[in-house]
Amino acid sequence: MKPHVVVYKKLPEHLLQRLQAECNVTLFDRITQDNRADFLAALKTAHGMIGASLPITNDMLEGAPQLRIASTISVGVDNFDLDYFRRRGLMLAHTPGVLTEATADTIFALILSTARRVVELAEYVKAGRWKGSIGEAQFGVNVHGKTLGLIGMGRIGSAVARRAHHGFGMPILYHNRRPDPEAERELDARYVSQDELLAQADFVCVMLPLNADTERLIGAREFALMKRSAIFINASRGRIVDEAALIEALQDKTIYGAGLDVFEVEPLPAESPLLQLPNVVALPHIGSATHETRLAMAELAVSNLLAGLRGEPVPHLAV
Ligand SMILES: NC(=O)C1=CN([C@@H]2O[C@H](COP(=O)(O)OP(=O)(O)OC[C@H]3O[C@@H](n4cnc5c(N)ncnc54)[C@H](OP(=O)(O)O)[C@@H]3O)[C@@H](O)[C@H]2O)C=CC1
Ligand SMILES: O=CC(=O)O
Repeated sequence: MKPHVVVYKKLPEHLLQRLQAECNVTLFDRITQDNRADFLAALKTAHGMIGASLPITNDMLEGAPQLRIASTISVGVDNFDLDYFRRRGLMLAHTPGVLTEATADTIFALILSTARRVVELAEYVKAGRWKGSIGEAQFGVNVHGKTLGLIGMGRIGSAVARRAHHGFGMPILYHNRRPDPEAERELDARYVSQDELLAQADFVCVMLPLNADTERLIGAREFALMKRSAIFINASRGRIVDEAALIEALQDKTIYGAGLDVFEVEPLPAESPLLQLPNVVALPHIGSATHETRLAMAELAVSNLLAGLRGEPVPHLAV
């Protein structure tokens, strides 16, 4: 008998066909209040599930007694309780690597656009406010030659560091739980404590997974340690930062600016003070959002799922 798979995010047609060739598929383009009960009902007989952008609670999974594998179309696995997966002996697959370069591009776009005020000044032109030659009121700050501090020098952090080192002549400081000798050789990166990084970097970029150790890692104390000229970049997860403390640091000019792809609550509520601050560039969680990369992620997630259901080695297991 074919295994039953629940798809909870729209997949390209050819990938759906790949799944349907081996599985009975229940398809949801996305989960809303209107179809949530149908989604939970489908999980009751599911052997596999594939999707993204939806917190999958243990309660939901308790209602899926036959489940063997969940395949998320993301590298981050913070929508799942990993301990629960381990306890139940379930597999959790994810999509590292294929999104590294696109996400590093997005982070570099945040670095450049925040430092050079690209979004704010493009709006100034569109609003017809460019009436004469620009002056200091429109100046930004240099990116080339400035020090980049990476908290989280993993796949994506290293790809950002490569752009900074080879393309922009930026000295690199980094902090992980363990030093990374290869990054030090390849990028002349220097391993420092988190506090030293916060105090010395011109750009502080957080590229960590969200988990119990990293939740609210960056708060008022950490912003106070940064230079007043520092630009803070976060494209990992919003909950790694105390957002109220970030807003205060930006309003009080404790730091110069912030480039953000992720937020405590997404979509970012329209009343967020972040939207009122000219020194903030806010993006709608687009780190990996290119046609090519999203396709590669979906292909990898389908391969992970099918391997798990066939009992073959799964290319990328988080648990
Ligand atoms: N905005 C977006 O669209 C995207 C966001 N992301 C987010 O980015 C995250 C990182 O992805 P990726 O680079 O592939 O992951 P990696 O696992 O390759 O990198 C994570 C790095 O963080 C370090 N790290 C982990 N825990 C800690 C800690 N407590 N303190 C200090 N360093 C720590 C790890 O090093 P060590 O183990 O030595 O500590 C590792 O170098 C994802 O988990 C996801 O949440 C990813 C893609 C797109
Ligand atoms: O946020 C995106 C991811 O892949 O994780």
